[in-house]
Amino acid sequence: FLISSKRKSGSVQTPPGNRGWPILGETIQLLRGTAEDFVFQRRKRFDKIAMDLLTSWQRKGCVTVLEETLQLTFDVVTAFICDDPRIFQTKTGDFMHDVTVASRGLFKLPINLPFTDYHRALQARKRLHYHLDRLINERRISKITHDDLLHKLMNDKDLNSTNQQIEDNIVGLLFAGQHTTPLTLVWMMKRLQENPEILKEVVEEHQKILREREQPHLTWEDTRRMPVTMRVLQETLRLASGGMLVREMKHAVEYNGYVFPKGWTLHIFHTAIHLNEDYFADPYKFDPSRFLVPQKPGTLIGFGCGLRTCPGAELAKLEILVFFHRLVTQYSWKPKAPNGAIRNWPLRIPEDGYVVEINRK
Ligand code: HEM
Repeated sequence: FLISSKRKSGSVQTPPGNRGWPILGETIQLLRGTAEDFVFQRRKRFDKIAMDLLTSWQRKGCVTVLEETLQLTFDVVTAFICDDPRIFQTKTGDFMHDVTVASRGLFKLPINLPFTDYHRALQARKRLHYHLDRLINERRISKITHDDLLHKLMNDKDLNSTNQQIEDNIVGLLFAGQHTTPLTLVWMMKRLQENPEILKEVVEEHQKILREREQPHLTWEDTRRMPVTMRVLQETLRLASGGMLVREMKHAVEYNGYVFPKGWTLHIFHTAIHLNEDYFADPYKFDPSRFLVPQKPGTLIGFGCGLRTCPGAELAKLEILVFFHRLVTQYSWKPKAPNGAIRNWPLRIPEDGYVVEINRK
């Protein structure tokens, strides 16, 4: 399950044009569990973003979930980065598009010629930096205190970060959170639609929370009472994530008779572990109830594992739970092409981006 190649570590995961990678510890810490309060203070904003999006779906009647949820994720991550997300709406409205173009370059050969996607990615990256640089400089002049990640990155005396480092961190977050959450949302909606019994359980879980809630917005406690939805998320990540983890060998290691030399890069494929029947019985079956029993550590690696586990996992889970609460309590959906083709590269996704008809219940 491991493929080894002699390639410089980091070249695979680093977005084109990055100058201050890796992500600063402060960013990671804020994203991780220790920053739970900080993340959750924004829940009302997340809730409103989800509700507004779903209202717009209802108006449209038919939507491509992948495209639409890109905007959701962008809005949530920018709400976390900056307390005034309007700053990410540039005059030309193309900040999000530039993030998409920049991240597309990740899967391309690094040939910097004008007609290549890699070149377009570098250009998009320059525009993102220009915009962020202006924003940071404006903040440095105004000296107003903000309750957001950008303020913390700019004002931490120990970090003493340069504009460049802050910008790379922000682009890194926008990039890391951009496709991962929408893909998971698409697969969750698809799997639930294909498994009406499980969908029914999810709906009942959320209706109970809705009945017992005293105020309009979800609370932190509410989101802790969604175990069925959490298991659906785990099972979706197990079956859907076609990605891989990348690690550099710090020492030579012998495994199963193979020697992996020091300095080589390991690519650890999710599917090789997630679909291994030694870990998951009947591995191709969508069965969230398997997570009623704790699984062997290190066998569900949709969010990675070890020291480099995804620091955005809690934020992503929160966003997904909030979105599903609003979706299943108020709407139903029907795919246009339930048996449509699935694309496998660079990420596993329904070819049409999952086009659905959406109706108010
Ligand atoms: C369902 C959504 C998501 C999934 C499935 C996901 C998955 C992953 C995976 C597999 C890794 C590599 C971990 C490893 O090598 O062990 C990773 C890294 C990372 N993720 Fe996520 N992610 C998601 C959402 C997010 C969000 C919303 C953010 C931030 C806004 C984020 C930020 C990051 C960052 C910064 C890293 C790099 C960490 C490092 O290099 O130490 N992710 N993610």
